[in-house]
Amino acid sequence: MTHSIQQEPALQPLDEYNQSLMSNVHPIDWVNPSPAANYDLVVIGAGTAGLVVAAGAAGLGLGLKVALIEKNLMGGDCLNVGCVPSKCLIRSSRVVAQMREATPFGIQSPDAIEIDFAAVMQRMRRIRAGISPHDSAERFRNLGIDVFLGPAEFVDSGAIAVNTHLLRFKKAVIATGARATRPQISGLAEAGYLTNETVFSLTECPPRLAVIGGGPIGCELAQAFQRLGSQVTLFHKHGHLLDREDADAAEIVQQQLLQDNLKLVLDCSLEKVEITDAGKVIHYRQNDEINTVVVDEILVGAGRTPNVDRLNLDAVGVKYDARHGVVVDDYLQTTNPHIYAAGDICMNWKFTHAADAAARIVIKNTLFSPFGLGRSKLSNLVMPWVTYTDPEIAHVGLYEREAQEQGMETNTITIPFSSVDRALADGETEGFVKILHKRGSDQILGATIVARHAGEMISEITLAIVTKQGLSALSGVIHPYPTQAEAIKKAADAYRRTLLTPRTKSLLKLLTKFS
Ligand SMILES: Cc1cc2nc3c(=O)[nH]c(=O)nc-3n(C[C@H](O)[C@H](O)[C@H](O)COP(=O)(O)OP(=O)(O)OC[C@H]3O[C@@H](n4cnc5c(N)ncnc54)[C@H](O)[C@@H]3O)c2cc1C
Ligand SMILES: NC(=O)c1ccc[n+]([C@@H]2O[C@H](COP(=O)([O-])OP(=O)(O)OC[C@H]3O[C@@H](n4cnc5c(N)ncnc54)[C@H](O)[C@@H]3O)[C@@H](O)[C@H]2O)c1
Repeated sequence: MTHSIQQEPALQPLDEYNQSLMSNVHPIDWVNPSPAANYDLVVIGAGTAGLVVAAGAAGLGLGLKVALIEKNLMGGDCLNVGCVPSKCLIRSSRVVAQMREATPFGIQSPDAIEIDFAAVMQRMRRIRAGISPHDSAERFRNLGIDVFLGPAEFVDSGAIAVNTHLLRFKKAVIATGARATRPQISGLAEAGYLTNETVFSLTECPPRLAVIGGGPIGCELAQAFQRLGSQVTLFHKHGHLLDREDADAAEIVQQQLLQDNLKLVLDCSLEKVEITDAGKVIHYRQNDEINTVVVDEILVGAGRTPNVDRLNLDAVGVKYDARHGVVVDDYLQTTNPHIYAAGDICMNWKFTHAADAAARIVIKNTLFSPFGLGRSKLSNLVMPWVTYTDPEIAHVGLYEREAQEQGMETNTITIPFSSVDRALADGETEGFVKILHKRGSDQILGATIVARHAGEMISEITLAIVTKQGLSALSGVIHPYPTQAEAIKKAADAYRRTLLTPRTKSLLKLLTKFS
């Protein structure tokens, strides 16, 4: 049966790059296979979580029968409307910022920087299309997976319907992800707004852009659009942006956004939106006063809503909650023992690498844990994450406040980049490496790095935590000079210096006498 792409919005514009993307992730002439009599595993949703589960299970060469069902675009949010397009825009916006900041480096900034927004977006579309064969329907078919394009719903505890097909399964995995939460603001729907599903289809830069939400989506995209030519007003409910992050780290990013000339409206509530000849008028309350801002477009980045609807979960006894998604235990098993879940649909960690890691747990727990033996747990994962503002904030492990809440005795070592030679040479001294360790021990509990490429540095600390190496081990690792990652070694050396008690100092002094 040929399946039509009309059921879900296609990405715009339908130029050669988006056509190439669509031909990979939702081919218009795709013919769904005839279902097997029974599948070992049926996976609903072909975002990161679903793709990794399906490829992992089928790729083992054990002859397992695996089906993968996707109603919209294979690759899900990450490839199509999330990580990949946002990071492409961020890269272009960093070029603009570097050109504007060239003068202190002895290079005259041009008087006017011409930004070809259409070309920026075309570059993004080209790169996204170039990555898409990896997630394509064709590639997954060639891996031996039965790929079905169409919306899936459970029929009973052993069968899933997709279009006119019925797929019988031994185990099923729900990996249907999440979508942008629609804020309840009077007049917003009528005025129209962008979400991550539509913002990457723009071909013209909105001169005035309001961004609702100061989390990772809001901050990353607000800064990118500001630098690419929009006058951005960023509205956030709370008193500080990125309020789940380390407060010192978030403050640096907040100051940078102000330096980028972005307008911040904090501690506010949005009252209503009206359309006038001048544009979309946002009425907001702050400090008990009502004010207005007029914009051309509104981008919503105010959290995610899990895709639990139209799956018929009640019929199969899978508990869920419209806000937090499918309920799973530490093994990612739902309340129906034959059905598991992975990724944004069920996890607080809404990251591509988290979906990937969860998918690996699901493969093990669904296929290789007879009688529940040897199952892997979500709570054993050490999860880093990065917010790709400029500078970036990278984090792993506990925050100071979490350690305090757990009653732990801790110390924090902070190395500012202003004391790191390479950061001075790079003119990137704003930021720090902060490492939280157990008091009286070198055990690392958590770390936050703020730097232009913090995301490239955090894995060293993640590795240390995963392999249970402490600060002493990091202190013994030779870091090439000059690199910004030397800040990590400096932090480890700072810990080692705390071990120098007056007694050990006198012992060392004695040793020098006989050397
Ligand atoms: C703007 C933005 C930027 C981001 N940047 C980053 C980043 O830099 N780094 C990072 O780690 N994370 C980032 N994320 C988060 C990341 O994209 C998600 O965590 C990740 O995509 C989750 O993968 P998933 O497989 O759980 O869900 P999804 O990618 O959402 O995939 C779920 C799939 O299921 C399909 N589906 C839903 N219902 C059905 C149904 N009934 N039948 C069949 N198919 C169905 C959907 O169409 C979708 O393709 C970003 C997200 C956004 C929105
Ligand atoms: N770099 C990355 O890894 C990356 C990038 C983007 C998104 N993501 C993932 O996507 C998820 C969703 O991101 P997000 O930024 O949409 O959600 P979020 O929940 O992290 O942040 C949204 C913020 O918007 C605020 N908000 C909500 N309604 C508002 C309103 N009406 N007015 C003003 N402020 C309002 C909320 O208080 C919240 O702090 C994140 O949890 C993250 O894991 C990751």
